[in-house]
Amino acid sequence: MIKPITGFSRLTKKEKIDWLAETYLKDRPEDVAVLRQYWNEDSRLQQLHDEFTENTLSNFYLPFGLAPNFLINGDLLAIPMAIEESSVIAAASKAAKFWRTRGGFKAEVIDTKKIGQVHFNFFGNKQKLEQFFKTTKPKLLEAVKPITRNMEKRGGGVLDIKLKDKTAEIDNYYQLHCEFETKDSMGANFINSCLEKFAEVFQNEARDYSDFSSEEKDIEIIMSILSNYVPECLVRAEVSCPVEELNENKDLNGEDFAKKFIQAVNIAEVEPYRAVTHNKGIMNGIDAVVLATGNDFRAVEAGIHAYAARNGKYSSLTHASLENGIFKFWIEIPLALGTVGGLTSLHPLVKLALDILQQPSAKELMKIVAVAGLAQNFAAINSLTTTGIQQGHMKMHLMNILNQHNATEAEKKTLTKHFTKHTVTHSSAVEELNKLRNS
Ligand SMILES: CC(C)(COP(=O)([O-])OP(=O)([O-])OC[C@H]1O[C@@H](n2cnc3c(N)ncnc32)[C@H](O)[C@@H]1OP(=O)([O-])[O-])[C@@H](O)C(=O)NCCC(=O)NCCSC(=O)C[C@@](C)(O)CC(=O)[O-]
Ligand SMILES: NC(=O)C1=CN([C@@H]2O[C@H](COP(=O)(O)OP(=O)(O)OC[C@H]3O[C@@H](n4cnc5c(N)ncnc54)[C@H](O)[C@@H]3O)[C@@H](O)[C@H]2O)C=CC1
Repeated sequence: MIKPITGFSRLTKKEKIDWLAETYLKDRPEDVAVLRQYWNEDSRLQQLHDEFTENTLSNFYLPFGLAPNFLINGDLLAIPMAIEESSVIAAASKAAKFWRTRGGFKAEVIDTKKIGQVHFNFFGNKQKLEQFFKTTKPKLLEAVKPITRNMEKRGGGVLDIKLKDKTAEIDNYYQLHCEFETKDSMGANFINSCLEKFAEVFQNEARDYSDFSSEEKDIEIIMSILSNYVPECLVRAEVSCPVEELNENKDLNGEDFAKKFIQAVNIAEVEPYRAVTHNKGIMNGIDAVVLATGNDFRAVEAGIHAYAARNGKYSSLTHASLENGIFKFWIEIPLALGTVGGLTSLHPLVKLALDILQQPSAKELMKIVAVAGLAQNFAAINSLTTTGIQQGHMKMHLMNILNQHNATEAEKKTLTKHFTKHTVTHSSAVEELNKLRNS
């Protein structure tokens, strides 16, 4: 029977691996060998990775690829992407190539406001709380000066604090709803530090506030935390061209292509089952760049999906139109990203990704990420409404199937050639491989 372990975190890496081998991987020395196989031979680099998080045993690789030819606001960029899924980087590259000769992508940051909240209970008279908040607000702002001084020098800091009455939803529940500008950082640590200070000062000031009864003096802080819902940290990216320039499909003229494409987007706008898959395709592009640039993809995912449901129904993040002969396709998403802080100056591949992107500011990175999402969605809908998704996707996935069956380099070469003229399915790939081996 397996026994629980105390103090696992205090074991050395070797001791942790030995415990794992002994407890869960008995008779599987090959699994333990894999852990070691993925260590970096540069021990300092390995230690850096070990220390990113806790209880590290090994590294988990993802491919790091490049999608070239992205013309964004007149600049030609190559976008680094970290992703395991086949056909994503090819699709982004194909969309970039297509739009480069049709004016490229236009992107703009609409706003960069971030939000954090102190959630608390107040047991008493609401008007008295409002008056207390009014007199205390300057003290709150003053108290965080040591935290905000440098951010203010960069043009950021605390933008506002509002008192919000949430008692209609939970008895006695209020918030300090705080707005921040965090410039080139994602801002989670900065915001959380400010919020915890606000909470402390707010609670202490209440204890000394003479107009409060003893019950009112006892404000109960529930928690202080940033919000990953950032509908006012918003970026928009767009492509457009005369409809006759949508001319890469031999079976469909530009106008018919546009109409079918727009209907596919409209379906994702009204039908949640389709919207989720449609947006998953968008996230293929977004997550890949967010990861490659060392940003927090969980925060980005949570914020974007909440935005997709902001009108009470989960819907498409992209939209398309055809007006006066002009086809337009655009995305609007919230993105809290950093090009400083977090892993950005620590992980060598993240530093490299930011160098490839010409060391963007956070605002520039917002535009690049939104463009990657839009490009991905363009490629997916282009395939879905013409050839179907499987043709291109399976063409790229072929290598994974052949690798699963230990194909040699010579077999891969022969079969790649064969499948330029035939449709790839898992079974057809295996069948052809067996045929080749038995010939
Ligand atoms: C896969 C393609 C691009 C093939 O498309 P294709 O027309 O066969 O490609 P091509 O061989 O004619 O090449 C055209 C360009 O595509 C790119 N390209 C082409 N091949 C490669 C490659 N091997 N490596 C890198 N780039 C590649 C590259 O830019 C190339 O230009 P070139 O380099 O020759 O100047 C196309 O079919 C496509 O865009 N498909 C969509 C794939 C996709 O969306 N994949 C995501 C996974 S499926 C999913 O998760 C989401 C989904 C689909 O469910 C979302 C939704 O439902 O909305
Ligand atoms: N709910 C969430 O999303 C949470 C996320 N996190 C994590 O927090 C990290 C991000 O937090 P940050 O505060 O961004 O990182 P951070 O604290 O590592 O670095 C940001 C700091 O860099 C400094 N800085 C230097 N140059 C700057 C510039 N030009 N603009 C802005 N700041 C500059 C500032 O002191 C700023 O506070 C991520 O790793 C994220 O995963 C942490 C807690 C909660």
